Amino acid sequence: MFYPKTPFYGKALLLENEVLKANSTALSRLLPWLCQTPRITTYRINTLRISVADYKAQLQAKLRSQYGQKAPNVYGLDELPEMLCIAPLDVAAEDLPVDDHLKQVIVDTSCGAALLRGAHIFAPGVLAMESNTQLQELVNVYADLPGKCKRGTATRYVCDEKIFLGVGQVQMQRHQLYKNNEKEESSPTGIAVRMQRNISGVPTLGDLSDANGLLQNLPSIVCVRVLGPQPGERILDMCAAPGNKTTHMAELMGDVGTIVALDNSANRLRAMQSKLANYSCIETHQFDATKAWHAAGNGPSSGPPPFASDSFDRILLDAPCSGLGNRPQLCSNVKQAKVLQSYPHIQRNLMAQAVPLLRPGGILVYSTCTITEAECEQLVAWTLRKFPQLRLMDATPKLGAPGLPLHPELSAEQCALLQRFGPSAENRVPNLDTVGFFIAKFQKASELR
Ligand SMILES: C[S@@+](CC[C@H](N)C(=O)[O-])C[C@H]1O[C@@H](n2cnc3c(N)ncnc32)[C@H](O)[C@@H]1O
Repeated sequence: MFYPKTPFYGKALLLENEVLKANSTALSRLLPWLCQTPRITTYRINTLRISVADYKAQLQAKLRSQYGQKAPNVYGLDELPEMLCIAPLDVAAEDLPVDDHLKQVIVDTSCGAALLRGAHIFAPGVLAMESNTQLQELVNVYADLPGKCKRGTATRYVCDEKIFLGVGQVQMQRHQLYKNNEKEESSPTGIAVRMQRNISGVPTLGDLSDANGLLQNLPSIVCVRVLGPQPGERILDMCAAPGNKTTHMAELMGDVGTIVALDNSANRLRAMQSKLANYSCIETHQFDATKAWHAAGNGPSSGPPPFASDSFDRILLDAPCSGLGNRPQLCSNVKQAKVLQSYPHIQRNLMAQAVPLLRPGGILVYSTCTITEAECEQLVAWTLRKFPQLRLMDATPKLGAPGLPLHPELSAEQCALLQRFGPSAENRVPNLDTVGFFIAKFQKASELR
């Protein structure tokens, strides 16, 4: 069975060299790890609406109705009381027999990645379905790694590099999938294939997110805990959409205080509005956060952006980044080295706005969902050099690994304060099979020395 060993299909040498430049160690372990699926599913529970125990009971009931006696375990971690983990199914991926008599459905690699994390297949992700495939028929599902399968293909797609992902049951036929497909407004939506099992062993529950619970990666939950928002504070979320960390902050604050959520993408900001409907402490602004500081402003400001110096008790800079920590990456969206090189520039610009906006004594958290040293440890070293009023704090709760060594720019003690989520064995909590992520916590000096 074919499975990728690097996320950089077709561009491997070029991009691996670029990542290597900015990642002195561990590339050989890192690349295959990025292609593999995190096998644990995590939900963050909105404890303003439901108790974790009640949510757990609901999850267990769903799992039991789908898997009976074989339902996987649901459990929590002491460090993150608002989170529940769903263990993988007890079947090793290689035990899954491939029945070649079944018809085939081909999906694109992003749809394939979601499927491996427990999603069903939605209509837009289906590239090919063999003709005569009937409703409720079982099909083998493959991802098209080379990206050469033409949308709407009705014959069997012959390709050595398609990846077998699992078996599903058809919910939409070809004529429903491809009818009027040229017209945006009539593009089909909804579940096209309901997955029954996948090679990752992640339960195929689909996304159960609602106002009570959110499907969210573990490091993102840790990130807001590291920020530590308190009721009554004024907090800036510089790059907020789709608002997953924003709502977590609001919950930890008991919905008391103010969270100013900025994002420069009108579409992404619009899309998150329904998620914010149940919270009163969040205000949103479509705004370029690289212009959020009004240098001539007088006194901390509480109006719309730009803001005067010292306006916020805490700031989250969850920066736009290369996203290379996402797993599984069957085929990375990053196709050019110059794209990778572009991120530190915007990250520095955002950091340069965050520092003056933070009040003396305030807390700033910088995070990315990537693994390159340039966007993580090197960005921290630059920040400390450029802004001596900041000091690095211990990014607790610490579940991931320390930062990578960056001699002589960061001392071993400083690296130990950082938090980097990487291949499982390195994380502080064993068997933490999650996405790649980076967190640094700073405090601004109360008075300039
Ligand atoms: C990593 S995502 C944020 C995820 C979000 N914090 C969450 O947890 O749901 C980065 C966001 O930064 C936004 N962004 C990029 N450049 C920006 C800028 N100059 N000002 C404000 N937002 C920006 C993007 O639109 C994107 O929504």
